[in-house]
Amino acid sequence: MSESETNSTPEGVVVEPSENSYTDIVQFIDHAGEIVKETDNEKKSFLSTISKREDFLTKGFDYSVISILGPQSSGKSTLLNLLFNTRFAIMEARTGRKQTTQGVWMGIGGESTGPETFLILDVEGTDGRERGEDEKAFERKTSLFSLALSSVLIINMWSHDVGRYNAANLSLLKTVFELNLQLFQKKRNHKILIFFIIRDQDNVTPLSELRRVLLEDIEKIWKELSKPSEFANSRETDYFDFDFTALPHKNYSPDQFKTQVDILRQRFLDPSLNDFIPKKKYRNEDVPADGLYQYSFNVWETIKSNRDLDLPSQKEMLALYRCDEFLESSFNQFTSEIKSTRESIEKGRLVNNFGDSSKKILDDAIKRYDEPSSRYHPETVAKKRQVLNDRILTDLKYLFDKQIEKLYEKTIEFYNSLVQEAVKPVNGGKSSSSSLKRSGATNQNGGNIVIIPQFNIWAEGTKKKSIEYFEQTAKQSIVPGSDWTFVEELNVLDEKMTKEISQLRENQLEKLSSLMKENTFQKLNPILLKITDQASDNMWQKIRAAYNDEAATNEKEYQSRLTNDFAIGESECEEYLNKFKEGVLENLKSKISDRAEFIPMKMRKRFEEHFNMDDKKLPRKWKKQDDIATIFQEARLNAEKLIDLFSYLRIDEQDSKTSYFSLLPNGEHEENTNTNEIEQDKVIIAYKQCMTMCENFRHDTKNDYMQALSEQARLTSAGGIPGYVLVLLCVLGLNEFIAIITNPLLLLLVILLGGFGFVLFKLGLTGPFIDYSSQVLVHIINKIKDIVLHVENISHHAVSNNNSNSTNGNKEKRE
Ligand SMILES: Nc1nc2c(ncn2[C@@H]2O[C@H](COP(=O)(O)OP(=O)(O)OP(=O)(O)O)[C@@H](O)[C@H]2O)c(=O)[nH]1
Repeated sequence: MSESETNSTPEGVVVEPSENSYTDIVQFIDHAGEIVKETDNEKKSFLSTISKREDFLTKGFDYSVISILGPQSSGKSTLLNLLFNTRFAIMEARTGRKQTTQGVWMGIGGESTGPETFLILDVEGTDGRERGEDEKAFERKTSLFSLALSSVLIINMWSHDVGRYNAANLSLLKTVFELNLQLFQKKRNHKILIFFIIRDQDNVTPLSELRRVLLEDIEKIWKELSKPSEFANSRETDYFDFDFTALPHKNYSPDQFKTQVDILRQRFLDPSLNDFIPKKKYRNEDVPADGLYQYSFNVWETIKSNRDLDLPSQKEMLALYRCDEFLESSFNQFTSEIKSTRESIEKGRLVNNFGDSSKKILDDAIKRYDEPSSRYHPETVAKKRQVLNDRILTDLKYLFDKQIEKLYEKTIEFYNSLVQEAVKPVNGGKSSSSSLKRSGATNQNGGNIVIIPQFNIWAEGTKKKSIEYFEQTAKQSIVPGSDWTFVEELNVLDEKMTKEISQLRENQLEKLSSLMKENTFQKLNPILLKITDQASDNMWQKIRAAYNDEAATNEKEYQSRLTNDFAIGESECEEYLNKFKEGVLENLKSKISDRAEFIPMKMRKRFEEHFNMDDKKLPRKWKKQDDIATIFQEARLNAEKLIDLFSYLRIDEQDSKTSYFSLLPNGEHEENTNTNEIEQDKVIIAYKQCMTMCENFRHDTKNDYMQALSEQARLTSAGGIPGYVLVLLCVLGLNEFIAIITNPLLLLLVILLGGFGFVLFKLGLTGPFIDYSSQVLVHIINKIKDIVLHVENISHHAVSNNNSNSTNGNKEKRE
């Protein structure tokens, strides 16, 4: 555009706009008929120019498209520049009359043309020498293009061409009429003003005369036009208004020229004038300013490719195109507005009032779309609005689904927190409320058990609270007006909560049962310990009394909590109680079983009490007349009673006399297998174990018996020696006595032995020494006995072998 910017000053031009009031002009269609594209620094496109003109784009329908057609170098650009402050290129007169405007140029008025907004089309002049053969075809195309876009079509002509029917101008007019019929066959919604500007008017022919002649020619051209049958009777005035003006010679009468141009300009700019030219009625009311570029583009592309130009569908296409643009732009804005919400939701956070905030964003997006699209084809606008609405709602629905998903998780978390709050022991294992205190207890593992009081009421309230939390937030997440629902998720949640609560209830009931069992044994344990320690014959009677007392108290408490806290019905409660009783008995059995581990020790103790102590509970000294065997057997059987005592659970009254490890008259034991008396699940120590215990005990006590016997034997032998035996000993031993005192060696040995005996006597160790010596002696004797027996056995065996060998030898000989 450098040529337009360096607008050469034509001779005699007297009206020159100030530098900063010029409007942008740009080539839209180039000489080759192509729409001009932006090239770096070289060329600007109409698109980029118009995109910057916000003042024009926001005009809606409030603008006029004015085109100028006419012969080449007939001062068209000059006139447009003067009228609209444009800078269309003007031919340099000195270089000769050659084509300056090539293709179609556009200039946007608006800043310097007062309240009126214009889009000016400076069209390549007709009859140019430069184009040659293609002239007509190109002229038809540019004319059709101007006709499709314009509200005012200026036909610039020399005054001397008026009345020359075959002059170029009138053939141009014919072309325009023909194209008009072709173009507006389908729909015609407004007239176009054809404005004749007659240049170089002389002082002789008045405008009225020029006008008359031109109107005659127009009528004639219209009549001669071959029209489709439906337009046969139509008149040119059905489609066009005609107006005329004349300008004096620019060079010969510059002042008058300037005056007339000024007047003419006012007629373009001042809507209050009666002869105001670009009246609203001529405007193209279907193409808003912001869609003009696309419309021009589509129209020219259609014309260029010699396709039929169907303006209504062009306008529909334009609407589609533009609405798509508005839709995209609005959707993009929506995307950035929803970005932070999207990020929050995708990071797993819940967004408060998602529904309302989204609705506002949606409404804003629709509003953003509605505002510019409202000037376009209504059906297309509505269709695209629906598309935008659906697209946004689809996007929001995705976020809504995510939000509900998260809400579901949060509700479960919320529920869990309520459970934690209810079961959380505070202050070292005590519950937060006084009512809970009675439910808190420390179990054996050191953990705390909290039984939720009034469980049924609590569970109902907790579920309600959780569901309400979900419902409330979910409702706030629905975009008003949408058909979104969360019923399915709510049902799943409801099911899940019911299951969770049922599990928790089971868990709580188990805990309650354990707690009650622990309570029972907390008091029962020390009593049991004492009773089993005593292990008296009436042990089970005492256990039964203590057990019944404690169990009954706790059973009662358990029953009351089952019915009050868990709303358990009578029959179910019975089941729980039976299970509880079974559990307690099992526990009791296991405790007795634990105590049974000490039976061997107890048996030993009891045996010793009977066998090693006398009636005064003093260590027994065996006497000659004591029946050790009987005492030993009694003591043993008395101790063995303990095995039977601990081997069978005798909590039921009916079992009080039952014996499991039964004693036979011969002092042996057998298992009681009478099924009428014995229930296997009441057996605490299995028979085999009882037997092992008994055998071990008997083995252990064997030595006691032997020792008792040997002690008795020793005491018997240590009894008084008769006097005559002593006299006899002195008489018979006198010789030996003399032999000893006369033999110093023997005397020394006697003195040593005597000293040793004296020391033992003085230390009181004579008894133990004798015991020990006698034991050693007995042991040595036993050993000798064994060896002798063994030798006897061997010799006997050898003899019998020899006999058998000789027998066999004899047999063989006989054979
Ligand atoms: N005789 C006469 N010459 C004029 C008038 N107005 C402008 N000119 C001159 O005519 C020549 C061509 O002017 P342009 O404005 O370039 O004419 P155009 O019709 O735009 O030319 P193209 O764009 O090439 O078709 C220039 O030298 C102008 O000074 C006029 O009213 N009368």
